[in-house]
Amino acid sequence: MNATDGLAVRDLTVHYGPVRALGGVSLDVPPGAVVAVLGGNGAGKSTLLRAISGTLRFQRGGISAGEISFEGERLSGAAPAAVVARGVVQVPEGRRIFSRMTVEENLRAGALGARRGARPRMIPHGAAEARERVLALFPVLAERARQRAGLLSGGEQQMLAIGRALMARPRLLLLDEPTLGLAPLMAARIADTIKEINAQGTSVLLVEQNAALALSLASHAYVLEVGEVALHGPAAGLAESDEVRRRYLGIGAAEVAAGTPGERPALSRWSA
Ligand SMILES: Nc1ncnc2c1ncn2[C@@H]1O[C@H](COP(=O)(O)OP(=O)(O)OP(=O)(O)O)[C@@H](O)[C@H]1O
Repeated sequence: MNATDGLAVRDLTVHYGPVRALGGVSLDVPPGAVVAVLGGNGAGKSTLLRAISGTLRFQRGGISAGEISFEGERLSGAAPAAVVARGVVQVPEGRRIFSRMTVEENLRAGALGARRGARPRMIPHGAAEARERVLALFPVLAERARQRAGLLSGGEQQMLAIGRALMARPRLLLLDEPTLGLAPLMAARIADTIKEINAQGTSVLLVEQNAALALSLASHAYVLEVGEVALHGPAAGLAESDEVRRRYLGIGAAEVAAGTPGERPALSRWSA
């Protein structure tokens, strides 16, 4: 991938004090792509997103080696507001909305960090347009505009969290477990929305425990294990991989053994 394109993470190592959470992770999100990051608890998925969004410092973590760049400019070391201004916005795990504020106020808060100090060519449209786009994606947010956000259902709160991030008009959206704790129908609605957001031109880096859903949305995926990339490749190929089927798609070893391998797209095992 050309260094000026999309997001490039190179040999990223992150520590929380003495704890190494990521070791030598490299990953690309090409412009316009949906890329998924899979992995079990503690694999380092949230840490990766925090490193990109500049929010590691809030967890007493830091980048000890490696580089992150977006559209050819260095992101690593930038403050969270500067990362948002560059067009990279994270929806944190646990949909941290402002529960005492109204839906409308939450959305307005999302627009505050948009492209502050950015070059004029980086302002594709204004906040009003962003708001219209969000309300078209999530009509329920228009219906509940004056309601306190804390009164929304879990799925609606996730919609608000994504909507608030979109108010900053990102070119890359970082999503941390957007379907966690949601009923299957709501998870499917969130998945459809992610597709729609991507179709409108925003790239997505998606961290998901729901591997089946993530692989259905993504073109490429990375599997993190104990802070390292264990496997990566086209999502269709990973969905066919015995290891991923057994460990992340809940398909038993016997079924995997009984399956016919067929033609599989190339996968790369990360070699250190
Ligand atoms: N604030 C922190 N301080 C110290 N260690 C941390 C902190 N946050 C995460 N870690 C450690 O870093 C490693 C990676 O954690 P991380 O939360 O990134 O994993 P994850 O893949 O997102 O897991 P989960 O799905 O459980 O959220 C784990 O060993 C975890 O215990």
